[in-house]
Amino acid sequence: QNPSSTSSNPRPDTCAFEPQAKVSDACASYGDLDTLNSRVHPYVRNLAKNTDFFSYYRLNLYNKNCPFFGDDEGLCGNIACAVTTLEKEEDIPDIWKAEELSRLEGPKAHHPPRKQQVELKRPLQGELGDAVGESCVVEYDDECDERDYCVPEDESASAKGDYVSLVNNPERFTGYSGEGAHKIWETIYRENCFSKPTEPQSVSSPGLSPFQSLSQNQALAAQDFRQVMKAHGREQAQLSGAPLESLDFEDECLEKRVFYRVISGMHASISTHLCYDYLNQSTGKWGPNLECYKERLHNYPERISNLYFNYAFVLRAVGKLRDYVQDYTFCTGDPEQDALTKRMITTLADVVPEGPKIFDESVMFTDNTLGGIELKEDFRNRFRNVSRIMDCVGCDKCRLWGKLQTNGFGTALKVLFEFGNGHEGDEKPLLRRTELVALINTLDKISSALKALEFFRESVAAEASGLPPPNNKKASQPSPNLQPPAPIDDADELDDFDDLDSDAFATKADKTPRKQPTIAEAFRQEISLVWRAIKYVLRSYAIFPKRAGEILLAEAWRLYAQWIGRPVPERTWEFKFPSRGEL
Ligand SMILES: Cc1cc2nc3c(=O)[nH]c(=O)nc-3n(C[C@H](O)[C@H](O)[C@H](O)COP(=O)(O)OP(=O)(O)OC[C@H]3O[C@@H](n4cnc5c(N)ncnc54)[C@H](O)[C@@H]3O)c2cc1C
Repeated sequence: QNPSSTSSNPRPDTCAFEPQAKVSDACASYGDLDTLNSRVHPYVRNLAKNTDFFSYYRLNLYNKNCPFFGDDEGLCGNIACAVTTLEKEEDIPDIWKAEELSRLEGPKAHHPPRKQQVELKRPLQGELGDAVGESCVVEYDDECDERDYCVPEDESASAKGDYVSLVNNPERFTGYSGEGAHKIWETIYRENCFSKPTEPQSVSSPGLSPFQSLSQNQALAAQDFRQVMKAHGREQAQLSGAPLESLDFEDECLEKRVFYRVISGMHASISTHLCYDYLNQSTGKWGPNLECYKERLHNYPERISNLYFNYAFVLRAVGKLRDYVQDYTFCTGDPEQDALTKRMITTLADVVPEGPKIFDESVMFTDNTLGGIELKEDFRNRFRNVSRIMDCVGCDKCRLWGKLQTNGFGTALKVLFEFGNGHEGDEKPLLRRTELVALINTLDKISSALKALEFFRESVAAEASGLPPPNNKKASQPSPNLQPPAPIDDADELDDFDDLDSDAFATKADKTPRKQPTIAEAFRQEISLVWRAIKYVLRSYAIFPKRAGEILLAEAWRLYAQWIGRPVPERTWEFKFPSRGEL
């Protein structure tokens, strides 16, 4: 019996807003995770926003073919769907430049020979049976490591790819919707059609959409994809005479539930971001849209629960990376920045409770009656298919974040299931740079989504009691300005650990008694601060002409937009004095 599927685990849709309730299939309560997120959020924001390593991503955004639909499937022509890629070599940080990449040995994973991949393929197809529908058929990719959960982004200099600043292309409302977007979500959820060999036909009739086959009323009544798929499956089963029990999604094993939760949680995170950073088309202003939140999330506690589940899941993976990153070369070419990035990610990993306190991956893929190893293989291949489906998304911005987050979840799965804890392989797989970047940015997205949900919940409560809405904590939104990486000062780090009130979440850093610095240490710290301040000022002088030009251009463009009556773009710069930590 799987410990995570015992009756102590509540149904996913119970008490999503009750702090004490435990998040189903995870090991922590909503309240614990919110507390933890209050501490994690600034760290992960800092990493994602302020370091070159984590704020740029290289991916093949335009050149991959969609293996599932035609090219004309729901393309998005809105300006908000566009992605600004870095075209000029000088805009690309040194660390990501092609010449640097070609010089790097890089933490590239070993690829299994073709023969081994073919052998891996056979038992899996046998298990699924011939009647499995199109989207359930697993494809293999020559580029994949056998332990990858995702089709990897090849960052080598020879590969096709675009450099993107993640800070300058935030995930927000784009207007991408309708049939095209629905079809993608539907195809993604179909990857969840794990089924026993005797009943593969139940939910997999090729070409038939669950939405199409349901009456409009049924489709409206169905609250999320699990119910749509279930209702669809029931109709299909009635036609084909298959037993209805074979379609029971409630009794599915932990692993299948986890697959569904990851997808649904990612969907919920995307919905939260687009509602939080929504374009009011009549005023041209960006900001939270409470109605959007109510329609997509507030009345669907299971979706919110899945988002919390994803948080526990990804955070656990980041915590497990603590030792791994100690030997990782961040390759910035600048040893100071290298050490800083490593220190920042170590600090973040330190905040994560050790052991299975928030998520226990060791209970997965262990039940031999369900074919633990085959199930894991099946799980992995279905996840790879999800990453391929992302190439079909018709909006560039949505595709960018969809691909990045799938890669992030794929990396979390790889870390959780291939890095020990009862799932020990011969050696730990290496992580590509793009995988690490995707993992941290995915955590950043979920962490920010939880913060946005807090804001929305307060807004709903304020509305119900006739109070004014709470302040919009837009501070957590990335600023498009690139600032020098903000180091976390040792003293500041420890200050942030102070407000922890749950013993269960005491971490190594919490338990470390604070040492008073000696006079010599305090003197050295001050000298170092003065030196960093001087460097900061000199750097500011050096970049001033370029920055001033950019500001003038941006302001001229805003004036022009106002003059011709178009929505005025948001201001992309701000005056700011650096804090001690940012020096
Ligand atoms: C990969 C991807 C990335 C996207 N990124 C963006 C973006 O960055 N910005 C943007 O504005 N739009 C984005 N979109 C579009 C957006 O997700 C919606 O599809 C669009 O806004 C239309 O929303 P909708 O209300 O019709 O329902 P959709 O969100 O399209 O959902 C379709 C159906 O899925 C079910 N459902 C919804 N949420 C969940 C859930 N959490 N769990 C289970 N079932 C659920 C419901 O039955 C719903 O009717 C993206 C779409 C995709 C496929």
